[in-house]
Formats: sequence, C-alpha cells, structure tokens
Amino acid sequence: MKIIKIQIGKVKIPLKKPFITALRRVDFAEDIIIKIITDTGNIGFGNAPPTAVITGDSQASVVSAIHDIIAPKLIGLDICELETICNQIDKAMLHNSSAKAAIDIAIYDLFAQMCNLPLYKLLGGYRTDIKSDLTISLREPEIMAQDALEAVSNGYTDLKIKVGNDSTLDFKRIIAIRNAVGNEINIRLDANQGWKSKEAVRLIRQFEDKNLNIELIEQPVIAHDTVGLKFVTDNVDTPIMADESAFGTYEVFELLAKRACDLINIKLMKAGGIHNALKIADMAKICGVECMMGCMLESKVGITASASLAGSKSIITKADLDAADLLATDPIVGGISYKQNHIILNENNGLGITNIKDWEFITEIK
Ligand SMILES: C[C@H](N)C(=O)N[C@@H](CCC(=O)O)C(=O)O
Ligand SMILES: [Mg+2]
Repeated sequence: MKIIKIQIGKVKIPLKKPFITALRRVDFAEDIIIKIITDTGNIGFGNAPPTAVITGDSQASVVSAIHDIIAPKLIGLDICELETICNQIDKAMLHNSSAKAAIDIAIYDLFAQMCNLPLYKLLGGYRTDIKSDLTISLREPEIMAQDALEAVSNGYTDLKIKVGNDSTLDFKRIIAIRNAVGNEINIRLDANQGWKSKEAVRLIRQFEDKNLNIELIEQPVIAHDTVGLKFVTDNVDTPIMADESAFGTYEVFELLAKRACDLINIKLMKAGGIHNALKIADMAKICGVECMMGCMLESKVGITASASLAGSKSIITKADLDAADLLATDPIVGGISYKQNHIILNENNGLGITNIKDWEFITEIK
C-alpha cells in the first residue's frame, strides 16, 4: 500500500454556541482536513485545527508545513513502513505539531485499514465505550449555570467548566454551577493558564473549604511555568492536570520526572499525532499518572482518532472529547457517534470515515 497522493482541504463548521476560554473566543470550528491516497485506492483521513493560542499553528502554517515540507518526504513510502514514516514526520521540521498530527492520523487510518482492524483495536482494544465531559464556556456565572443545567438535561454527567479570566468571578461561577446542578454531577475546571500560582492555590483552597467537590483542575498557570505548576500541585488537595504545559513527549517527560502535576491531558495536536501520544501514555503509565484524552475545537476526524486512542489504553481514564458535539453540523461521514455523554467507537477498519461533505480543496502533492 504505497502513498501516491496527499490532498489538503478545509472545513468551516458553525458552533451550537460560542466557545469561550481564558485564551480565546470562537464562533466557527475551522479544520484543515487531509486525505492520503494509496496505490490500492485506500484513503486515510487526518485533520489539523489551527489553534494559534495553544500550538502556534495557523491555517497557512499548517498548509505550508504539510505541502512544502512533510508530504514530499512521504510520497512513494509504503504504509507498512510505519516507523520510517513516523521518523520522517518527526524529523521533517521543528514544532508544527498540528500539521504532523494531521499526517500521522491519516497514516494510522491507513495502517489499520491495511491490517483490517478498527484503529482502537489496532492500538490496544481496551474499551469500546468512552464517557466524555461537555465544556461550559467562560461567561457570566448565571449564564454558565444555565448552560450547565442544559448539558445535564442532555445527559452529560461530567462538566468541564472554563475559568481563568478573573478569580473572584471564577469563585462565583463555580458556586452558581454547583448550586444549579447539585452534588451528583462531576465538575472539573480548566483555567487555560489564567491564574498566577499563589492565586491558584488561594482559590483552589477556597473551593476545598466550601466543599465544592471539584474533581480536578486543568492548567492553572501559564504553560512554561512548570515551577508554578508544581507549586500548585504540592499545595492543594485537588488533583492538578497539566494541559498546555504537557505539550509533547519531552515536556511530559520533564513534568513526570519533577512530579509537577497529578494528571496529564494528552492531545494529538500537541503531541504531533498518535505515535507520540502513545509514548506519552506509556511514560505516564510507568509513573502511575492517569491521563485524560483531550481535544481542540475540531471536527469528528480528530475526535475519532483521539477516541480510538482513549479506547486503547487503560491509563487514559478520562475523556474531554466533546468538540464534535459542540458543532451545529457534522460534515464527516462515518467515525465515532455520540449517544448522550458516551462516544461509540466505529467497528469499521481504520477510522471508519468514508467522506467529508462541504470539503474545500486547497492543494495536493503527488
Ligand atoms: C474542546 C475541548 N473541550 C477543550 O476545551 N480543549 C482545549 C481548548 C481548545 C481550543 O481552544 O480549541 C483545552 O484547553 O482543553
Ligand atoms: Mg485544557
């Protein structure tokens, strides 16, 4: 199964509601979609949502990285040479983790098709049913409480609450949400780097003193402040999860060695694809640190790949794979499906994606 052509296109998908974090507000999900075509007629799908505030990638940089640098190195290679292909992706250039992830996802899709297996089975086949949380965007406390109630009425039992732009308001937000949804609903917070380390400790202790029962807190401090992250981890009882600080394999290795966090959020777009995400999951497992499978604001291509990984590894015990459920329409034919807060994996070979509707072609390499 040899790679003969790589096509690059994009989709722009409206959201059900604006997506607002301490880092950005967006009204549409914009995703670069790639198709890798082989001499056997198989197609592998991959995606890269350019999330400039987190990965530094823009649409133009993703297209250029794939078209000018990564894809030309892969034309003619056989899909069964997986290690060579992954080395080529890693060595082709520094950074550009989303572009690398897009190519890597399509390669794994083809590799699993070649093995006649669904991707989650190829990767380890640990579970078929994955429970995802739903993200509540950063807004006024009363609106967030209403959004949380709506999520619960749609079957979600785990809510990921965005905080981090104002700690006084953050406290009010969590009180309002806990009062609205009651104690049975699991609440996790994501500050997206919004607090200073001492501010985070003060606020998290307030949550603890008020018995607000917060499951975990994601990325309290700015990504590069791993000393601050460790300070927070060491000074509160609530588990602290590294997200933006846990970028790729090297960063996760450092965090684990320093015991700077209690949990790791793995994302394909930070890791540079499945082959590196597997290394992260294995390092975390060796250290006994549980992981969450996370996502960017992206289409069902990436969510299917991420869910396949979450379904394959026992150390990935949590999932924040709600992005495709935040979209008002779904142009991706096949892949995972949502049943309330559960993600159902597809039993077809590879990712099980057969088509992308409303795909806008950009360029190709052959
Ligand atoms: C979409 C997902 N629930 C999420 O919150 N992901 C990121 C933010 C991604 C983005 O800005 O596109 C996270 O910080 O965990
Ligand atoms: Mg996060």
